[in-house]
Amino acid sequence: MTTEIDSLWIFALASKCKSLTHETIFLPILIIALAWLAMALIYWAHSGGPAWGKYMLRKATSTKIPGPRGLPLIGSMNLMGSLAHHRLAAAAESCDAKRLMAFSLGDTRLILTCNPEVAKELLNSSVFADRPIKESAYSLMFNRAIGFANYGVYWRTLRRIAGTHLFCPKQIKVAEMQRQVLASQMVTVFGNKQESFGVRELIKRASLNNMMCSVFGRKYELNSSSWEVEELKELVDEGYDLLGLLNWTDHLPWLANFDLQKIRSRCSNLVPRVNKFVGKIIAEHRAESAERSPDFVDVLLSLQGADKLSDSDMISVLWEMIFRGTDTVAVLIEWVLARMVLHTDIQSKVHDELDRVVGSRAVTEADIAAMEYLPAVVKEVLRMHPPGPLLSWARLAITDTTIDGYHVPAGTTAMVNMWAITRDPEVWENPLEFNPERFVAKDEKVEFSVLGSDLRLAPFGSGRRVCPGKNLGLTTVNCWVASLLQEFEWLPSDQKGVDLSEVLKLSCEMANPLTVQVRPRRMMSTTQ
Ligand code: HEM
Repeated sequence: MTTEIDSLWIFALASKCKSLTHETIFLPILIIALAWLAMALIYWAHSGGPAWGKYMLRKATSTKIPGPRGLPLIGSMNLMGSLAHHRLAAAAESCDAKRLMAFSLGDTRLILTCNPEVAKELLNSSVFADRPIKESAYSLMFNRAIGFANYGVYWRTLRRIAGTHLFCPKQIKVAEMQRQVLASQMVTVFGNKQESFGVRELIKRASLNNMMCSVFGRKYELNSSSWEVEELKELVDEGYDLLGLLNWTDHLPWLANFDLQKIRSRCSNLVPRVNKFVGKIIAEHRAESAERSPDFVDVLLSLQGADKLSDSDMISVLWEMIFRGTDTVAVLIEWVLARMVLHTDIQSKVHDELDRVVGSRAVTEADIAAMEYLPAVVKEVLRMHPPGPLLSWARLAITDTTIDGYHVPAGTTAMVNMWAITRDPEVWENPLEFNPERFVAKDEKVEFSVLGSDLRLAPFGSGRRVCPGKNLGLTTVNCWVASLLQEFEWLPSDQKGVDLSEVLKLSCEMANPLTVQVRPRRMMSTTQ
């Protein structure tokens, strides 16, 4: 504001001054422009690009984390986008910076690691317990939900509440029946298909219905349509799209007055719809007096004292749960089924295990605890196709710190390229081979945990901000995959084979949705 007024004032004064000619006006402008360009080039010349150069020169420090310079002003914006995890891995390789790479996105300073030891140091450090907040996340109210809330009392309270009432083993067990019902509805719908069909829509819908039941207490049939499900699906899809976009104004503040990508206006259209939808559900819960088993809305409404949430905070938290729990699970199941269609020998081994452990009845979650090959298949899919290859949402350094021997200043954004780690031949033997056997524990060895203790494969992140829904997510995926494989043999569609190309939105999905055919393995009448 001050700068704008200052410059207007200078021009007003200049226009009054008769001694000023074109030359005397434009010469200073040219000098200022050249000086600005020279500074931009000096910043850009620093390893890691312009944001790192600006910081280093201003602070007169000389840490040089290796990394690409990118382009003046915008830095390495070209590395982001639909295959950012591939491009960032290639950049780290070419700069010999797999342990730690510095790069810039406009004015944003970032570090990235493709190394499990450095990833552990970074994710488990209390310094990286914050998240950089995007404009779209603010606009969509996520700054008041767990994922983007600042590290502090409010965030801790939300995690405790969600941990106790949604994600604890007892609550996950309580929701088993609802998962079984949805699994059997999926089986019925898939079983009625005569020709090749796409799996994505139905799995997404099942996942949405599952979250709607746990969070809102709403139960819907998979094969019947309801305006509530349709509306929520639209809201979630639009939110996913908006949060998954690289918003240039997050990194180039001089673009802030423009809304070139229309992200701001789309957020402004979405938020009232979310408020109306979730607000209505909260109001209905308040008005209800009937006895029924409590859902997560009831839990939030029952909070008292310091834990009590305002209505708008409740909306943010509930909206986030639906949002987070829906796509990740569906994306992972689609990848599992794609791998099953592609590797018929591995699919047969899963069928053999199901025949041995379960026999001819429907699968229960207790059966999964007795299986080792099916969970190994899911782990191998998480290794080759982590739904969040860059661990979805980055971390932010709260204070200055040291990572892998380098000084990292406060305010630096940190990313872990889990996709690169899980494909690194120095970390995994034959990493490009799909081989679930690597996760079958041999000779009394402890089972490999994917829940965040071993950074060679931590698809749910690690440390303070590790995914709180990891057990729920994994239980749902194992349960549904087991049921779908128990009931069907999964075959390629007539028209097209399986294409493993990826596209990174908020999660990393199959770029070409999977289409398949199924052949029932047992009589449909015995599914219940
Ligand atoms: C296959 C399923 C899932 C995958 C792969 C996954 C992955 C992730 C990852 C990578 C993170 C970031 C962790 C970090 O920064 O270290 C995360 C955070 C989060 N996830 Fe998940 N997730 C899954 C399922 C779920 C489910 C079912 C829910 C809830 C219903 C959920 C809720 C959250 C929340 C609230 C956060 C933010 C945590 C925080 O910032 O404190 N996730 N998830």
